[in-house]
Amino acid sequence: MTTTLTTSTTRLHAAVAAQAQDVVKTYGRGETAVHALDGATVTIPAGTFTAVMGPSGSGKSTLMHALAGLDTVDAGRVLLGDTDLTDLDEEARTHLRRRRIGFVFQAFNLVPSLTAAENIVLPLTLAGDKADPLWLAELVEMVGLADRLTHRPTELSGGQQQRVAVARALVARPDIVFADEPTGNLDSRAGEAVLGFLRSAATDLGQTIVMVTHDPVAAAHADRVVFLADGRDAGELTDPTTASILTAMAGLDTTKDA
Ligand SMILES: Nc1ncnc2c1ncn2[C@@H]1O[C@H](COP(=O)(O)OP(=O)(O)OP(=O)(O)O)[C@@H](O)[C@H]1O
Repeated sequence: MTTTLTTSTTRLHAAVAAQAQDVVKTYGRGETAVHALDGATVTIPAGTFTAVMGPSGSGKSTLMHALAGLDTVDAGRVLLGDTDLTDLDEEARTHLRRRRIGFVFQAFNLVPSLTAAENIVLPLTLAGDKADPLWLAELVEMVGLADRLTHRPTELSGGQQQRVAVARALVARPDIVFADEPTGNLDSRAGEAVLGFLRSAATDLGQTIVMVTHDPVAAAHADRVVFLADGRDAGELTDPTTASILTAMAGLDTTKDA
């Protein structure tokens, strides 16, 4: 499977990092059934920073959970590289998440009893691996945490905690990093810093990043914005700006469940 995405630097991306193909996910049954995903098809090219946006309830979190192997789907296919996640059982998906996926959550989700340094290397520790010292030093430098490594999460600001979470998401060089509203709990300055790290992880390190956000200012840091409406893909923007995102959002059909 190949795709071509033209960005501002006219880079060509041949590889697909992840893909949802006609994915359906329904919660509940009968009259109370909610079609969280209703035939969503979304492609994430490798090495790009993609934002996923859409109205509340449009299926953003459900799509992210499906792409990350956190949840199963009812129909359609979900691919991580060449791996079809719909073929995998729970144990295999857990293994794949540990090895190939990094996460950044709105609520940071650091382990309170561990230092910043221990939190950063946790994905490797859980997988029974050791950090490459040069890579670790580069990451710590990138997120500006060199003088905070022995601190525990309660001794760090929200922005610092999220920088720890970004370093943790990148440490195992995953195939893809999923960030779920990563700036939702941060003031704008700390949020800008986190977005800058995600941006440079894609630009400088070739890391594939997928970020779910409600914030057009945050999404404007991405190479591309994919829009969802009513559980389906509803267009995309390349080289987005805050203004172009707001215009696109205003045009989304949100009437289905109204
Ligand atoms: N576990 C669940 N059980 C029942 N319904 C669910 C469940 N998870 C999500 N839904 C429903 O599925 C639909 C899509 O939810 P989802 O969280 O994916 O949307 P979203 O776009 O991420 O929303 P938001 O922007 O508000 O976070 C919503 O109508 C939601 O209420």
